[in-house]
Parts: sequence; structure tokens; C-alpha cells
Amino acid sequence: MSKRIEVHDLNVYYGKFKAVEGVSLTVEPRTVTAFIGPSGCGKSTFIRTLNRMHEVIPGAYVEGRVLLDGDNLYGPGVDPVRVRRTVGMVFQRPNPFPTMSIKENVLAGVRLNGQRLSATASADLVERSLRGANLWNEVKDRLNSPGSGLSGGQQQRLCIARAIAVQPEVILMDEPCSALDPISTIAIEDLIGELKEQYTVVIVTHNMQQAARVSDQTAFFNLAAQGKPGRLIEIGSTEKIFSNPDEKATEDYITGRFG
Ligand SMILES: Nc1ncnc2c1ncn2[C@@H]1O[C@H](COP(=O)(O)OP(=O)(O)OP(=O)(O)O)[C@@H](O)[C@H]1O
Repeated sequence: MSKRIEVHDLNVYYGKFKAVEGVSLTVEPRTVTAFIGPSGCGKSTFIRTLNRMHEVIPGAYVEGRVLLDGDNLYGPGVDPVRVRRTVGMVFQRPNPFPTMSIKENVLAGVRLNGQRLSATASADLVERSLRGANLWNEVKDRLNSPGSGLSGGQQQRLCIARAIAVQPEVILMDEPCSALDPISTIAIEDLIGELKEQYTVVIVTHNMQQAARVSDQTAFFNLAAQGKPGRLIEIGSTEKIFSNPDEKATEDYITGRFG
């Protein structure tokens, strides 16, 4: 239930604007990879190409290849909806469906996929997913209450439960803690550590300490200049990137000298 991601020479465009250029990298199964870099360098754009989510923006397209255990996500006949089922995503702002109960929120992705489950199977899946997202104990007595009644941190864990309910192989997280308080942030960071036992995890974060705490591998992105495409400057073990990076730009960013 965890897959290897290989990206080969990826360019990403919004219409004529090349937002990201020439990215090649590998993410091993059951690891956490953090994407860091200054605002506008294309981290969100790039992470969205790993499950074809950028395609919801008219005019957005890629050149290059993204392989999941060797299968090209952009190959002919590949259905982007299927890709998003295999490669789940959690966004910056917790976005549970406000009118749905906690239980219905967890099941939303499964229902969207047209899967029919018996009452027992649904109850099992809800419990398993909420346990997987470290939320079960806090909500087990109010599964029929609205998801919007939870705290921000709980809502984000509910979104993670919704993502894992469809049994993805990869979980992408785009600044999942940026709207959360420090205690909820720690809860999500702990959860990321647990998720990597089963899934390949990729996270965009502006928080350097967070990248250092949660990731095995860190990728630093940067822009040559405003209006130029973002590029991957350096990728390596998080320990190396934070202690002894090869590139001066990486060191300057990590030590807070720019960005
Ligand atoms: N929907 C869009 N249409 C056109 N250009 C876009 C769109 N979204 C992002 N861009 C541009 O693509 C470039 C990369 O943006 P992106 O949001 O991926 O950067 P980022 O590194 O994630 O930034 P931040 O850290 O501020 O979230 C920027 O120049 C941005 O203006």
C-alpha cells in the first residue's frame, strides 16, 4: 500500500507561463519527503502534478513523466480520477464538507468513487480511518454530528481520515498545518510519522523545523528571478540538507538569509 514516485524532467505550465522547470526526483515508499522553498517557487504547483490535481485549472499542463511504481500517471488512457484515488491529497485549510456528519465526511470519497458498502463495512471503515488519523477517541461518541463542529486541528485530521478511507498509496499534503495552532500542528506531525509506516508521504511546508522534524528527505526549490520558473535546487536526506547542503542557496534559505 505504498508506492515509489519517480519524476523525470517535469515542466509545469499555466497556459504560456512556465511555472516549474526541469524537475527530476525520486520518493521512496514509506518515507516522508518535504518540499521547501520561498513563496512562488512552485512547490504547490509541483505537488499537484503528482496526482494531476493541477488539471482542474484551465490551461495548466505538464511536460515530462511522473511514474508511480513505474506506471506513468500521464500515459495515454490514464484516468485522472483514478490517479487521485491512488494519490490522495490534504490541503492547507481543513475542508470537511460542512453539512455532512463526521461519519459521512469519512465516507465521502468512497461514495464518490461509487463504492457501495454494507452498514457494518461502513462502520468498520469509519472507525479504521478515524483511528488511522488519530481522531477516533475524540469523536467516537458524536459520529453523526457535523464535521464543521470540530476544532481546526480535528477538522484537518478528519480530512486525513477522508483521504485514507479510499486506501491510497501516496498522501500529498500541501502546508497541512499552516492554519493550525501549535498543539494541533504537533498532532498532525505525529500522525505523519505514523502514516509513513503505510504510505508514501510528500509534504509542502514553510516551516523549516517541521521539515526537519517530520521528513526523511528534503527538496529545496527556488526561483532564479521573479517571473522565471521554479527549479529543484537540491534534494537529499533531511539531515544532510539541514546540516551540510551542497548548494549555497539551500544553506542561505535554511539559515534564514533569504526567503
Ligand atoms: N492558477 C494559476 N494560474 C496562473 N499562475 C499560477 C497559478 N497558480 C500559481 N501560479 C503561479 O505559479 C508560480 C508558482 O506558484 P505556487 O503557488 O506553486 O508557488 P509556491 O512555492 O507553492 O508558493 P507559496 O509558498 O507562496 O504557496 C507563481 O508564479 C504563481 O503566481
